[in-house]
Amino acid sequence: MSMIAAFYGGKSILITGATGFLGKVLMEKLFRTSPDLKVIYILVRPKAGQTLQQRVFQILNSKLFEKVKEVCPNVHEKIRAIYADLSQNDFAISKEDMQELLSCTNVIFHCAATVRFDDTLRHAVQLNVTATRQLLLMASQMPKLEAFIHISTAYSNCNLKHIDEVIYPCPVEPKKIIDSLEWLDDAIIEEITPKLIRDWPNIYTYTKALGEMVVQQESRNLNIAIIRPSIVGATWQEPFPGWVDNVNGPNGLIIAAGKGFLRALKATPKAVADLIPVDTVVNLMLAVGWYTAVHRPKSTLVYHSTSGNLNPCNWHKMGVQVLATFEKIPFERAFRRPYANFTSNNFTSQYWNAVSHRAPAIIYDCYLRLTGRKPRMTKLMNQILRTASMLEYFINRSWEWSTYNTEMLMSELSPEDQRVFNFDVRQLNWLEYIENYVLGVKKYLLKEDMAGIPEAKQHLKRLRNIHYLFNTALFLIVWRLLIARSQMARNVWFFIVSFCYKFLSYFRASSTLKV
Ligand SMILES: CCCCCCCCCCCCCCCCCC(=O)SCCNC(=O)CCNC(=O)[C@H](O)C(C)(C)COP(=O)(O)OP(=O)(O)OC[C@H]1O[C@@H](n2cnc3c(N)ncnc32)[C@H](O)[C@@H]1OP(=O)(O)O
Ligand SMILES: NC(=O)C1=CN([C@@H]2O[C@H](COP(=O)(O)OP(=O)(O)OC[C@H]3O[C@@H](n4cnc5c(N)ncnc54)[C@H](OP(=O)(O)O)[C@@H]3O)[C@@H](O)[C@H]2O)C=CC1
Repeated sequence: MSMIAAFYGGKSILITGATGFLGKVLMEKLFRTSPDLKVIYILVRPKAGQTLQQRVFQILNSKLFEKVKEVCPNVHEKIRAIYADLSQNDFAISKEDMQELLSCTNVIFHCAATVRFDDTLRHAVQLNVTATRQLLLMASQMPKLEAFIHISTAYSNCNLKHIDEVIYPCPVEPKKIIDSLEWLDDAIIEEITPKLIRDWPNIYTYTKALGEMVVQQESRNLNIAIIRPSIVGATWQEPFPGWVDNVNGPNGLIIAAGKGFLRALKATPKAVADLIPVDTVVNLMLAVGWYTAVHRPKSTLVYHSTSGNLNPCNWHKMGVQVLATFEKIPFERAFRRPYANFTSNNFTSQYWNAVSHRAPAIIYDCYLRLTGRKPRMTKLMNQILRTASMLEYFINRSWEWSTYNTEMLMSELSPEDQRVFNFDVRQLNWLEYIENYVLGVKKYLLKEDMAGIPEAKQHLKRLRNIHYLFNTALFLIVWRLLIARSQMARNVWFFIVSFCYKFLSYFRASSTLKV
């Protein structure tokens, strides 16, 4: 019997960010391994015209939850969606709901965050710092609370090269920032943001670092742990391989590459691609929840959920495998044949952007205009290049994350728990994982049917022929122009033509002799 699964039995669990990528996988695993849990409270806001109930219904009826419905048929009754907006005071939770949460919650998983790199400082602080403080305050009023698990990111200290499982102080006190944002206007905030975030690459990582400091300062007597995942990728094994549901991180770039939009990337091929499957992160979260509640460590422990030091893979290897998968399982209606040119050189990267990205987009838009349609490729290309440039920081550097606490926890688990809640990334086969990942992007994000693969392959062949034809035509045009203008080019041209002529004459003469 799994001790971890048994621990969550009969428990009331509060999850923030349950509608997000990590949150959904967390809920799925909880329901599947501990179907006798009492209730999962999720803090949800209405979104995109959907009510809370509609959002929950959609999640529970998705493919991700198919297995859960077999193990826990009354899953609908065990999930309680509570209206909440984490960017508001008291999260805008009703009095009754708040009372229920305060009196019943046993374990909290705090996943909600804004993960956009370009969010405003005000909004990012509100969500990643103030909301964390607010939740900790709530937690301190929960008599039955056994553990509070805060999800941060391995990049919260990406201004350092070697990162230990400790909370690092930030140059400015979170409280000072929260207070000053209350009276500063947006224009001033925008002006001081670069000075505040210093050597952090974006507002997201900076505010996640502030969030950790808040956890340390406001922990009171709570049993708290922090988990820092690196780049969270598709599921490795559970509930099935390759599940993804948004275009964040690598997903958007995989789509852009598979569709032939993005053919070069400013990336350091030898840099470590620190991807971690989402189910591995979730298994660690559940194990940490159990350990924190049962063993009650004296201080707040930080756990790194990273792959780089235990089972490293670099961007070159990843790129090669992604491309190999595109060959086997191509995406439909590609714009150009997929290709991945990784370069860390600024000049080469600019060159590829001009030649391989912007020029084809402009040519295609001209074609759309000429055929009476609305041009759209340049806009899309600009968006993809913007996204790629925002991720550049993370694909041109390597970090070392120590994993003592994570490894310690692994050794504390029973063999059964090590199997059911496996977070040992050393067992991950990258080639297999990446293939399933790309397949998952095709199936679950692009919603493409496997039956379309032969047609997609035909389309790629046509694109290859167009590519050859285009290059030959371009070569001939350039050459013709050169001949018209340069005596040297004319000499070379006549030399090649006469050489070919002599070669052909010799070949014909020798074959006549043989006859
Ligand atoms: C062979 C090649 C191999 C490739 C290898 C892969 C390399 C991977 C490198 C990955 C490095 C990742 C590093 C991340 C590290 C930090 C980890 C964390 O903690 S961070 C935690 C993780 N956090 C993150 O990863 C956040 C990073 N992302 C961001 O912050 C923002 O997306 C942005 C600022 C980059 C762009 O903002 P903006 O320009 O405003 O664009 P919006 O976002 O608003 O999207 C607008 C619309 O376009 C849609 N769409 C977008 N892309 C694609 C696509 N490719 N396709 C289709 N659609 C796409 C999108 O759905 C939306 O539609 P709708 O909803 O309107 O209908
Ligand atoms: N994905 C990654 O690569 C990594 C993620 N992390 C961390 O993991 C955690 C989860 O990330 P992930 O699942 O990928 O992110 P998602 O963007 O998929 O999910 C974010 C969640 O936060 C919720 N949320 C955002 N704003 C509010 C709000 N105002 N009120 C209520 N809920 C809100 C979202 O709700 P809604 O659906 O309504 O928008 C959603 O459920 C985050 O803390 C992130 O920092 C760490 C490292 C890497």
